[in-house]
Amino acid sequence: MESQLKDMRGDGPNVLDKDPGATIAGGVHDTYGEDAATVERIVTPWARTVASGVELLRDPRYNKGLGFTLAERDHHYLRGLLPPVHFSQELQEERILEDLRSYPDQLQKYVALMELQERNERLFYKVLIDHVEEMLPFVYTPTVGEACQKYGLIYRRPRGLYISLNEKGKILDVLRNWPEHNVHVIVVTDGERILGLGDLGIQGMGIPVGKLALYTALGGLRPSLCLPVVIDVGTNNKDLLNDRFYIGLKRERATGEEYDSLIDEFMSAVKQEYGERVLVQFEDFANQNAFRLLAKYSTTHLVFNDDIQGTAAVVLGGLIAAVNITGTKISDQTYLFAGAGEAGSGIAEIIAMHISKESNVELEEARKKIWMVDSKGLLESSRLGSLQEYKKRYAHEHESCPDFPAAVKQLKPTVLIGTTSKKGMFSKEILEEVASFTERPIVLALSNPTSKSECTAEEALKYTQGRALFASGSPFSPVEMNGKTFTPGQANNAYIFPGMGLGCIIAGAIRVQDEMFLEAARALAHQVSKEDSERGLIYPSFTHIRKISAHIAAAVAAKAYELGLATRIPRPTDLLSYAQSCMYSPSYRKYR
Ligand SMILES: NC(=O)C1=CN([C@@H]2O[C@H](COP(=O)(O)OP(=O)(O)OC[C@H]3O[C@@H](n4cnc5c(N)ncnc54)[C@H](OP(=O)(O)O)[C@@H]3O)[C@@H](O)[C@H]2O)C=CC1
Ligand SMILES: CC(=O)C(=O)O
Ligand SMILES: [Mg+2]
Repeated sequence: MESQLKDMRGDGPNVLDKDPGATIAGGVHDTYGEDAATVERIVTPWARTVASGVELLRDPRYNKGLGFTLAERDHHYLRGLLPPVHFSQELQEERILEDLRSYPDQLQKYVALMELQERNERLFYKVLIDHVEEMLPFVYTPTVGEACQKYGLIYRRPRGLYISLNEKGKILDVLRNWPEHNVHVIVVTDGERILGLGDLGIQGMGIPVGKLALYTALGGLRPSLCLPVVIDVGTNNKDLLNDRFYIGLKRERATGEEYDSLIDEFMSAVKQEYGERVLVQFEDFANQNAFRLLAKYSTTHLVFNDDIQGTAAVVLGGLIAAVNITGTKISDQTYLFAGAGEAGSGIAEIIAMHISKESNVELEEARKKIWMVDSKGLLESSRLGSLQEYKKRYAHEHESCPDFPAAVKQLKPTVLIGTTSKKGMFSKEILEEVASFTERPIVLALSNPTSKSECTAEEALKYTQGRALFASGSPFSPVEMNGKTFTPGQANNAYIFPGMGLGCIIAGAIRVQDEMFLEAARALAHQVSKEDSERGLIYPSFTHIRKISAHIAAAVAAKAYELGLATRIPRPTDLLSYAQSCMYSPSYRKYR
């Protein structure tokens, strides 16, 4: 028992290591697939060796750099390969921070952090975990957006798996080239809608890499359990096609059967190689594929779409916290969305689900509180014939209305939600208008990166005389207003997906259902403290993200058990402590 607890604390091998993985008859563990191999079935030969000397210094999982003690240097043939001093991990961390802070440019910080991840994984995660608020903008939005745009140029070492059309028919073998065989979470993109920056083809790889770093730092999943994947089906981005440093396939995007069959092969291979309980997070697909793929695989795989569902949960969590501040109800608000794509539709639907449960009304009825504008104007019934399926539910009876400013005038919303990737969409006039008929307008400018935000924090506060409850997808610096400092919140799915992933894993969930996102949203809202509310904040600080993720994980896992989707039996009695005990610690391990 003690040793089990020790393992769970992270002093020994992590409990998630003990996942049975693939088993063959009789329950024999066949983690690497060799026993199940037949003459026909190809396996990758691999060997686990004890690293020492230079090899140890070059292995980011085990390297401690100057953190190797003198005894460790003796035992592992490192004498003379390092300068003579020994630094504690804390001193190494301070050195890294000082170095990072000296770079004037955000992209330089990104590159330096990625290099640290390649060199000394534990130190990288220690820096990220201990300084999450400061580091998040570099490993994640907005800097990751710039990194993706320049990925070909800043490319140093490959990270994650690149699966292109060239790998058609061989994807299972490609998965077996990956050095880890115990994979629990995959974040996959095809690079077609990278943040609000459009089609970046294979360079979208920065997103799965960044999101999975957050799975570890924010959600406590061990790095080796995480696999970033980019599916390269070409790109329609002319600049990239003409760029001699572009690292992907130089062809137009595959569509139709060619596209679908590659994705299908990937999804089958993933299940075959890692089993039923590997979580696949779809990220930054363009909406014509995102909705389809989610519908197609959600009944056969453990999948979710972060842009549709993760974003929905983070917004609902913020809205619950916002109405707690205003003393109103979610169902009291009138919602107007600028943008009716993946993020917009996902958010609208979870709000409607919440209202339906809260007010005990039919979903149809609940949807009527929500109005959406797309690039062609207000969704309303005269457009039903030409709308995509996911928009039809919000095409209510109303006269036609050409654009967002006109819709604001006609509908008098109390909540504005922006998912257009269009800077300036929440203009001075619109913010003033909303502030004229609502005491505390809720303004969520969700588009990423910062350059695409519908408005800035300063604009939202200035044009509403400091009354707006504001949050944005990418972070904004604090704003001074009437002698007070307001630190804007970040409405980003990074609050949700790490806890969602951890919750699925600790429960051994086999499917993700919308109710799990509803629970995640409520758990997030619960983490907003009284002090946060008093300061007009609708999200808790990212500084507490590991605690937040543990609460989300426990809520998600509890729902998975309730829905009969959990396979880890018996159910841990205290899911919260169990979630916390499973979290990866970046502290160095002592070597013999
Ligand atoms: N903060 C967060 O956690 C998240 C933020 N996002 C951000 O949200 C943004 C959108 O993502 P996503 O929903 O996936 O993208 P989509 O492409 O699916 O949706 C964009 C929507 O904006 C609409 N639109 C474009 N121009 C206008 C306009 N002038 N007026 C009104 N509507 C307009 C589009 O209309 P039409 O349908 O007619 O083309 C479409 O409905 C991105 O910037 C992304 O980074 C996404 C996920 C999470
Ligand atoms: C945050 C995120 O997932 C996006 O902007 O796409
Ligand atoms: Mg995304």
